[in-house]
Amino acid sequence: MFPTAPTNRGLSAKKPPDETETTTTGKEIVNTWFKGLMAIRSVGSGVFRRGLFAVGSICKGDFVVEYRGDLIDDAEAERRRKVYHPSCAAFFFLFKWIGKTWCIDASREDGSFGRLVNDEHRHPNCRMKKVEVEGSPHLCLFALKDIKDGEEITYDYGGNDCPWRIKNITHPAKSSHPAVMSEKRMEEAPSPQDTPQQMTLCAIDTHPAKSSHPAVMSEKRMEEAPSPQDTPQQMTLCAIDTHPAKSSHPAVMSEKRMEEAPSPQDTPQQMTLCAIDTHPAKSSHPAVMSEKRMEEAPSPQDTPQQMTLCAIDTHPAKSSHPAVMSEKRMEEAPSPQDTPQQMTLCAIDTHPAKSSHPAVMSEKRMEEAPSPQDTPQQNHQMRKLLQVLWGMKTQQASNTDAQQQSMAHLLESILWHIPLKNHQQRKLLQVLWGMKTQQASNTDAQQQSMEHLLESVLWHIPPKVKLHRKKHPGRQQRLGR
Ligand SMILES: C[S@@+](CC[C@H](N)C(=O)[O-])C[C@H]1O[C@@H](n2cnc3c(N)ncnc32)[C@H](O)[C@@H]1O
Repeated sequence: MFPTAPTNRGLSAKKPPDETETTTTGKEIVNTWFKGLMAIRSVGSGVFRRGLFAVGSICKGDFVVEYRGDLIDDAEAERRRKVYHPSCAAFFFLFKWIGKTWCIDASREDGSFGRLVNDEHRHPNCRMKKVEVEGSPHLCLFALKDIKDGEEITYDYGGNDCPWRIKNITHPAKSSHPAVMSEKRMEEAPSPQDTPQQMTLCAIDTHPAKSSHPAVMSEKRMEEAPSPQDTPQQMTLCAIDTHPAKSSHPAVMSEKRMEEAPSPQDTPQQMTLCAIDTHPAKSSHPAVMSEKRMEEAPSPQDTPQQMTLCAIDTHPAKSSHPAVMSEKRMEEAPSPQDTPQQMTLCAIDTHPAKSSHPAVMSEKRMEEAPSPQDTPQQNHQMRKLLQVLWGMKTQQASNTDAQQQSMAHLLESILWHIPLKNHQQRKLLQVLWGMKTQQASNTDAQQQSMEHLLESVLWHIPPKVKLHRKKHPGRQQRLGR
């Protein structure tokens, strides 16, 4: 279960565990996301503006956060690199393990924190370590020094090709460089400054894995996944299903909002299909979702269709090769220990505002992040885009992995645009998205509940019309109506 307090912050270096203990401790590490101890804050502009910050102090040698993602072999990493937008490579972490190159692909917006940690090669305060748990490697950040409350968590990505380093840029905000991504690499040798405990953890890295067959790892993860009878998603849905009556919030789009929503002739699906069908050749560039688009919020001129088209066109499925660890399986399987859904459920169920329980992203921490200064037009687009994405997601069986990936990125940018005071809607959207991913196992009633909830999320994205009308109070008169 989830830790309720920051008491198990980690692995103090005071008592180096023996090998058996290390395995147990390692399991603890990956079971724990340390809710309440990390805050996502803005360090600049653009998609890569986020950074991870300590909430409370962290001691040297402590475990800080896991870099979570899909564990894939180098062949699969190569395949994904070809079909992903270049910016996704920012989330690839390559490392050696049992004589082979592996990769944690954290490009999916799964709500985890490790993927948001920025690079600092001169004075990093953390260091990445491999920790083997039940035959699988996990990448975990450990504090290299005492870290103060409010300090940004950083580590050295490795390599020398990070553009921000070359330009002596320290933060995404200051970077004029496009989102050219340098992937992270980790050498196998422990560094001299490692604590005894860290050395122990590193020593584990060098032990041969219990299984050298990649597929076994995949099987293992799948076996550990919650049983179909009791998935976190179902629990989430259950919790949500039972509450609509208690909510004073109108779960049905009002007339006014319906006006803004795509018309019947223009459903999300139709819009999506239209975009796909009619404009496939608009972009000659393979990366239609250009760096500019990735870095900037969608401009008021961009239609949802255009944005969707961008996402879709950029990533034709080029490979039918079945990956050693199938992307689909890896991506869809909820992590056995603590899925985003579970964490989100926790956050929603406990009503962060009223609870002393440190929810994953507590209200306080969400509010700490700066608000995106969206225009009403942008918000309007976000709403439309969300509807489009939802429609695409409904048809996910026919989506390629790369399209799913693009959709996840777009979802992220939508989440960013939901006003921060509506943090519960943001969380809810993340939950819904996770549930939608597993829609094959959802019942009709569950699907319907999800649709209603989506509407309630849309409700919380400020409409364009309201503000627009304020700006043009005399429009009707001018038109002589
Ligand atoms: C794994 S992501 C880190 C989280 C990222 N900041 C975000 O908001 O998603 C890596 C990307 O963050 C940005 N980044 C990381 N460290 C940086 C630094 N020191 N200066 C500028 N940009 C950095 C780069 O765009 C990089 O490709």
